[in-house]
Formats: sequence, C-alpha cells, structure tokens
Amino acid sequence: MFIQAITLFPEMFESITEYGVTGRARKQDIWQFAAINPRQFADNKLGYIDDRPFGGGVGMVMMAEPLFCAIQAAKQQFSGSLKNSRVIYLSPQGQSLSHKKVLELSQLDNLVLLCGRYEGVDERVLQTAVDEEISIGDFVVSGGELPAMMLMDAVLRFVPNVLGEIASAEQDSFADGLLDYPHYTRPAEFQGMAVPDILKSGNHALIAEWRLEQSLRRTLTRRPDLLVSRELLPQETRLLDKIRQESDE
Ligand SMILES: NC(=O)c1ccc(NCc2ccccc2N2CCOCC2)nc1
Repeated sequence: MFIQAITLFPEMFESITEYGVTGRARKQDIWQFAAINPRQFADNKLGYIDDRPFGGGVGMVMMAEPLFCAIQAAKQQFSGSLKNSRVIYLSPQGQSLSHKKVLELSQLDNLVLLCGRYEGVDERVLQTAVDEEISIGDFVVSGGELPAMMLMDAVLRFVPNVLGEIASAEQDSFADGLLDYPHYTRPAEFQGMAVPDILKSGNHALIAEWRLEQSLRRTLTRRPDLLVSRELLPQETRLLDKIRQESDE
C-alpha cells in the first residue's frame, strides 16, 4: 500500500514511518509513504497557502489551489492500480471511522490523506478532489495529521505482513466486536496482587474460556452498546447468561 499525506508538517509522520511495527514494515517495503507539502504549490513567492475567510470570522482558511495541485501531484505518484485509490480528508465533519471502514481501506493500493490546519480548507477542494471525509471521533484537534496517523495505523494493521505472523489484527478485540481481556506477565505477584491461577494452569481450553468470559464481562459493563449489534456464539450466550445471573444475585 502506498500512503501519501498532504501536510504542512511532514516531519510529524516520522512517528509512524520510523517507529514501531508500522516503521519496521515500511523499512521492509511492505508499505510506502510520501508527504507532500502544499507550500511548494503556492503560486506566490512567499508561499502563502492560507487566506482570510470570505464572510469574515476568526482564523484563516487553506486555499484551494495549492491543495488541489498537491492532490493532483499525489495522484501522479500512484503505484499499482489507479482505480484502487481514495483521497480522504480528516475532519470533525467526517463520517465516523469504524472497524468496517478500516477493513475497507486496507484493501486499497493507494491512500491520499489531506490534513487540514488553520480553520480548515476551502470547500471547493472537498467538492472537486476529495472522495471521502472521515472523523476519528467526536473531538477537535489542531490539525488533521494526528487523525491521519491514527487512521494509517489502524489500516496498516490489516495490510498483510505488517504485523508479522505472531500477532494478527483479526485477533484484536475490536476485530471480533468485544473489548480485550486483562493481560498479565511476570512477576506472578506484584504489590500483593497475584495473577489469576487459571492463567498458570497450562489448560489452554480453560484459559481461552476465561479470556472470553473476561472480554464479555468487560464489554457488558463498559460498552454494552457493542453487544446490541453483535451475533453471539452459543458459548458466548452461555457465558453472558452466567455473568448476568451473577450480577442479579
Ligand atoms: N475528529 C477528527 O477526526 C478531527 C480531524 C481534524 C481535526 N482538526 C483539523 C481540522 C480538519 C478539518 C476542519 C477543521 C479542522 N480543525 C483545524 C484546527 O481547528 C479546529 C478544526 N480535528 C479532529
């Protein structure tokens, strides 16, 4: 997958292109990245890429021309099939990012991520050159770069070989619609708190059931909304009934 970010702060993306599993995978050429700074497309010598808003109001708006040219330049860099590409604008006004959308985006060859700064971008860029507007949550941050990196990381976890054979994104809790179970490692006792005995039993079937019960228990108490739209396997229904009976006692 080839990901391009249109951003005034290219260096910010080093946190995902140089570090962690995503950084290692990029260095292994499992995915590729390029940043395009719209300032190079400013048609004035001073590199202005923002201007005052029509209609007045605080702050500045990113001008259409430099962004449009940057998106065109990104499209000329596409690898693989051109049609398997998407230009995405990260904004609080976008469609909420979901696991389903992450999976859909992970199938693409090319992603272009437009990162807004100032008060946002000229609407005409969105109308002519952006395919989708996506929000990573109902909150506002100072620029689109961090939301873009969140989207990138979530998507890259589903690109083959990014995670390596040990971990797999499919086993992530959200992948099967439940919250994750608690994790423990050595020492077996920490500040007087012991690790649940079941995890030291070596009985992998019982351990798997305990973990599933913990996921269900956590999901029921912290995010019951996730259970509403989820099909339950017989074993899950049995465990949920057991958990609900406990809380009814
Ligand atoms: N939820 C999200 O995905 C999300 C995405 C971006 C973002 N900010 C960049 C931005 C992008 C578009 C429009 C306005 C703005 N902002 C610019 C700075 O001022 C506030 C508004 N914030 C939250």
